[in-house]
Amino acid sequence: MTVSNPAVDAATAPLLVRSSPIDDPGALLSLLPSADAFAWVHGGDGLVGWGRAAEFSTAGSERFTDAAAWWQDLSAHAVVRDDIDVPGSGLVAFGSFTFTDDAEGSTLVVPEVVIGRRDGVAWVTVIGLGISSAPELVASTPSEPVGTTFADGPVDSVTWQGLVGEAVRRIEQGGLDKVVLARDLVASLDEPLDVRAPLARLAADYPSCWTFHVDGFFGSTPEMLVRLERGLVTSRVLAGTIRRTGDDAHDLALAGSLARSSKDLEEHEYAVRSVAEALAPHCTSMNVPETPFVLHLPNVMHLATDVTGVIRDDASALSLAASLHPSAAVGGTPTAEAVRLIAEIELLDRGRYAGPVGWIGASGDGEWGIGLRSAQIEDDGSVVRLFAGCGIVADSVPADELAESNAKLIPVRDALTPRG
Ligand SMILES: C=C(O[C@@H]1C=C(C(=O)O)C=C[C@H]1O)C(=O)O
Repeated sequence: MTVSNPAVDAATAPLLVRSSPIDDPGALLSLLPSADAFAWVHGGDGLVGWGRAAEFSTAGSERFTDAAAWWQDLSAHAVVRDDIDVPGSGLVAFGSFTFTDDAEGSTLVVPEVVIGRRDGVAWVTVIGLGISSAPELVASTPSEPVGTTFADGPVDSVTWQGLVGEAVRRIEQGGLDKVVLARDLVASLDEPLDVRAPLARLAADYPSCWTFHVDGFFGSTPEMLVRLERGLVTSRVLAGTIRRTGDDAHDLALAGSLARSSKDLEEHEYAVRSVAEALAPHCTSMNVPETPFVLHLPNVMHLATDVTGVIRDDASALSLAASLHPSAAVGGTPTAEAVRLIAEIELLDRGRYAGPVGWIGASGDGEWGIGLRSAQIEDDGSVVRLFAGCGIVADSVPADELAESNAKLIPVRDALTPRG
């Protein structure tokens, strides 16, 4: 199923796009209005947008190809005046894609206004069918979440540990090395969520992650599926996790044990290999470090590897994301067997969790993170579903995996908890 905005026929009614410099606007997220707000921020830089100048919704195995074709057509016809000329200025769309082929909800949205900041340069982009002037920027204070309570999703934590045990048995039987199993936690609020509140909290608490929001799907992901910037492709692969204890000296010792753990190194190796193999056909040269580093986040530490390459073809960031998804970090190894096992035993509708989320520009440059440490706002906004998953390998212990999934739920959980 594909639906594009009937108001925008790229050839007959091209989008008019104008990017101009602005004074530093302060915290990008504070500029967002309450409705139709989009975000992609990292360490204070990034993009926020609002309104809908054009959009494309899609589903199915061709969802990435369909979206890429729509985007190419729209950008080819757009009339762009860009006085900034950095990745993220000019015409951009925010997007989010489902994990599985059959789920509804994959989308690209071109906002009416985008505010960006990168390395000290700030700009506004105005997009529409006519020329409009740049809006006045007003910082607002979002409403804090009210009365949040958390409960297990349809699969409770005891049952989930049973599923982990079943995954270990399947791995022992042969046919696959690793499968990522996820679970959800349901937050109920007394009033519909103002998503700007958890976004601000996530961006403040996790500045090294990418804090995102697209159509009710939000979070703060540490994992960059693919960034394409002027011919250079980068992917940050994470796999192998340790929960932090809050005691820095102890955490440092744990980081050392993570870097030496053969279970985690093996799991990490699967994930790096799957990304390197998917990028190789598109690259002239690649750098795949042999040893991972330890990424320290407030809630967990991960083994991490930054894979880089020089692109040889005209692949866009979105088409690269399509070739990388689902990586071993969120599917497993081998991919096809792992995805089949997830569909068979996970009992979870992942929706857009663990799918690519990010933005794309007219040149094809863009950033697509993996939609982790994330949640989906449901109903009228007073129900929010939080997701977390763990890579299961032959020697995984169900109780440890449950504890790891709880640690991965902390960022969004804290962000939804009313401040005392
Ligand atoms: C699946 C998630 O995280 C992924 C799984 C990891 C692991 O199993 O060690 C680590 C980072 C992510 O690649 C999640 O956060 O939900």
